[in-house]
Amino acid sequence: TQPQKPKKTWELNNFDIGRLLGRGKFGNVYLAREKESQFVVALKVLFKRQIGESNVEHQVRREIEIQSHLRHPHILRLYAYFHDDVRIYLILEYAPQGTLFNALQAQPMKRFDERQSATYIQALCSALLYLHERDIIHRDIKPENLLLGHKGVLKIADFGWSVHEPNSMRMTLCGTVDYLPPEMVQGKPHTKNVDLWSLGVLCFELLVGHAPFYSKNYDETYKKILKVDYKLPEHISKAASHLISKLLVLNPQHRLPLDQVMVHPWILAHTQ
Ligand SMILES: CC(=O)NC[C@@H]1CCN(c2c(Cl)cnc3[nH]c(-c4cn(C)nc4C)nc23)C1
Repeated sequence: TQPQKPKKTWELNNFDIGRLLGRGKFGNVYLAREKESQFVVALKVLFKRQIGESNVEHQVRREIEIQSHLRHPHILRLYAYFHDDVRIYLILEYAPQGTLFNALQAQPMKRFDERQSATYIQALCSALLYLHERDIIHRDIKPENLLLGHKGVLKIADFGWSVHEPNSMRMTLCGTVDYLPPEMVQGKPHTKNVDLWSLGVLCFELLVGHAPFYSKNYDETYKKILKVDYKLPEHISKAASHLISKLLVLNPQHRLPLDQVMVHPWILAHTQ
């Protein structure tokens, strides 16, 4: 790769701050524009005190370190960061079409057709392959953490702790439990195969409009997850059902590997 340009240091008054994009436990995300270049970004503001109180400093440092080196069309860029006495500022790529969660809600039937769903799953799969090659796992993939960039291109947006947009209702104290794989529900150590499970949950939700193990409370959801108890509606194609059934597998080792998901007949049939 070409030698990195000397790092410019940034500060808050390099930016015009725009509307609030999302609100989170550690801080908020604002639309912002760099004054000289007029370049539009998303500025994520984290409060040092909240980070200190929850002693996640090391996690913040690690996540920033990882995120700033990632370069992939389906992973949201972290361009740079800076801090003052009170806050840490992350200069992030701005995704103009918002979250996949909102896009799903905006669908007339609250779900996508097979072509659109397969396009999102393929994009996510290629991003996960890139992350797994670098031993980065558990990107917490769920619609709230996936953004849509220019031309609706999917981007994994989270790096460790999700930010709740003003209107994503599905947040519980630790975020929705719908996407947790059995091994995490049981508090076992998780491997990169947790992402395969979440990919299956997401595939189901995009096609159906709700998560496979969704129920009225945590305990019900946990029970269904541990029993892999889900039902696919009639309108789902056999190929999609097959892929979902190869990802929502109790034993993490038996889930379909990402390189095989990429060439699954359902993916190939619905993406050019
Ligand atoms: C977990 C998570 O990252 N959720 C979304 C966070 C809040 C706004 N964040 C954005 C980030 Cl980090 C980057 N780009 C964004 N674009 C938007 C957005 C655009 N529209 C039209 N509506 C919204 C909302 N939001 C962002 C991230």
